[in-house]
Amino acid sequence: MTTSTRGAAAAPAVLVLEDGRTFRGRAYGAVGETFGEAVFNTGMTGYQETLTDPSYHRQVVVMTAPHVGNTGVNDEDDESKKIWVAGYVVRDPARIPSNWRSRRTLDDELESQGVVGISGIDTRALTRHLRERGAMRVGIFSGDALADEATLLARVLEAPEMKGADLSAEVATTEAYVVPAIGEKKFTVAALDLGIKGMTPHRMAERGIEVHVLPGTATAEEVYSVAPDGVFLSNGPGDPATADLTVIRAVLERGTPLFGICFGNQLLGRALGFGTYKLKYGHRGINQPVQDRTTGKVEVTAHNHGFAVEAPLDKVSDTPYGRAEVSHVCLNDNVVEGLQLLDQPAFSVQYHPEAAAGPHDAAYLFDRFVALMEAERA
Ligand SMILES: NC(=O)CC[C@H](N)C(=O)O
Repeated sequence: MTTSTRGAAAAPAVLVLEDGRTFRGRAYGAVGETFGEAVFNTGMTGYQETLTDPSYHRQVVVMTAPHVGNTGVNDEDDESKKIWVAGYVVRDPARIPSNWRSRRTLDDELESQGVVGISGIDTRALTRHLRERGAMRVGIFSGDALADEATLLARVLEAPEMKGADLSAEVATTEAYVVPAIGEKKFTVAALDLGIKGMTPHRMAERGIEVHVLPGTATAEEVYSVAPDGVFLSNGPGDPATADLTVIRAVLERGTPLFGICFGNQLLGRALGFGTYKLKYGHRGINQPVQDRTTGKVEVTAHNHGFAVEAPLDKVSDTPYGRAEVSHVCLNDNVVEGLQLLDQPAFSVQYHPEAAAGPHDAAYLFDRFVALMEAERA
């Protein structure tokens, strides 16, 4: 059931973490109950893109920015067909949004899409708790879902964990579709949709690429049936350890130019024989410093990842597909942020060059992909 919730008059709501820590606030968005993994996002802007990023499926997102909803919701910035976050946690929602593109309030949008949220809680304390204890399961309850704390905690503990979750098929397209090149068509790319954001094919289309977005379950035969100059592996939710690597291995065998983002970076890493592991609380925001070790340049980048690749930073690794190295690293914590093969046209990054939302520092990576396809053709 969902009913309207408005500011201080809204129904009481409670957030219960799996370690028993509890926060009391007011319902925001839909009234009811929801469960997921509690994670925090440090972006000051870009909440519409965050909410509609399929990689957030099954996650309850805590915004560290205290005021959320100020620019409302518009008809242009969605990254997919709906809101994917399992729940939304904000401190102080905007009472009156103001922006020339705004069409609806965020509160109304969450409510109409049935997304249960909570406002009016100390999101700074919650974030510090998650930083100290790590990302964990959480429940948000309001309206008829309210009960005593022991009952609510027991419900949270029944919810599935993110580790071991295989979620791509729950968010990806089941039908192939084409995003046409903008201007002259120069290349064809087969993009495996594991939870792709809308801006990603757009960034390729802007560079003259016709993008065939295929279900993440597509076979190598289906990938090669579009005669691709390059193959792209998208971002996506869940634990990369659960993903099938057959198609990626087939692409690496053939030496077709390959580019991966986020989940795609993790899958390339696993196909090369590296491990992946769960970060304590992940990277989510639009202000993360990353160094491109191939040029020495530092870029400020958009992140949304809870897992990472385990690969040596200080040496070239031998893999079944030739030599590989860590091309990018996060300057906050030395987490692997990119991989590149030295004997093959394949590379990937753990962060988001499509920049939706976020700074555009990393746009050059799409040009690098184009350069690989050009070189292959020459
Ligand atoms: N944005 C993504 O592709 C996220 C990848 C993976 N689900 C993670 O949390 O690390």
